[in-house]
Amino acid sequence: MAAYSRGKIAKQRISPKREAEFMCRSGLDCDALKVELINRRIGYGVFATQNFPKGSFLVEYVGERIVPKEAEEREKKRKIKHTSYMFYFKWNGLKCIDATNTERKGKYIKDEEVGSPLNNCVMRLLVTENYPRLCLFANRDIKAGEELRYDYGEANLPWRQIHLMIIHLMITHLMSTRTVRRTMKKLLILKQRVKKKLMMIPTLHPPMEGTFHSVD
Ligand SMILES: C[S@@+](CC[C@H](N)C(=O)[O-])C[C@H]1O[C@@H](n2cnc3c(N)ncnc32)[C@H](O)[C@@H]1O
Repeated sequence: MAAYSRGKIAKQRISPKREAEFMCRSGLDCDALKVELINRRIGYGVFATQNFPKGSFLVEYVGERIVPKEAEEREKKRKIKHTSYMFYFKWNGLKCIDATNTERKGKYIKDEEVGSPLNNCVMRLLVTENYPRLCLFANRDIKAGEELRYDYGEANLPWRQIHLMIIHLMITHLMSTRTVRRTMKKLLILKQRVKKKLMMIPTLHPPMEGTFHSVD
């Protein structure tokens, strides 16, 4: 946003909270966020097309506000089993936002555990005029081209287990190749030592002709 100050245009940033309220009321998503297909298994993800400084409002998780019982019923009837767009939160009791039937960008943002370098935003509950909204804010500077990822807040998500398995396999593989490498190195040193020792032993020539003395 720009404001006139002493005849010059000075940049005046509104607070992320006010920006969030403004964007939520407008019913629009930020143009600088792009929904892109990652692959058929993972589905879509959301990418920044401009830099976002830490604290910036990014997007609202838009959907139908329903009670948990209704959410449970819908989950049972859900046709696509591997993906859920239900987001549970606490506000005057447990509530849920079901984003299944919307094409707004918030629902396409993927999960990433807090502590991972790929985790770059955080979901916050924003209550304006007694109306709860779920909003994502940058928890560090985000560069253009980065994928947005926040912690869904659940520990046993299947893709996290896959990551753990891959890390485990990589460590085991690294360890085994390192052990093999170390053994090879040791064998090489041993071979060189043996060779050196062999060199020190006088060469055993066959007795030369004419110099042979029989002991008999
Ligand atoms: C709220 S949706 C996110 C958007 C989803 N990718 C899509 O195209 O609809 C949650 C689903 O995305 C996938 N997902 C989210 N985070 C993921 C991650 N870190 N790795 C792999 N798949 C993930 C899972 O299938 C999950 O059920």
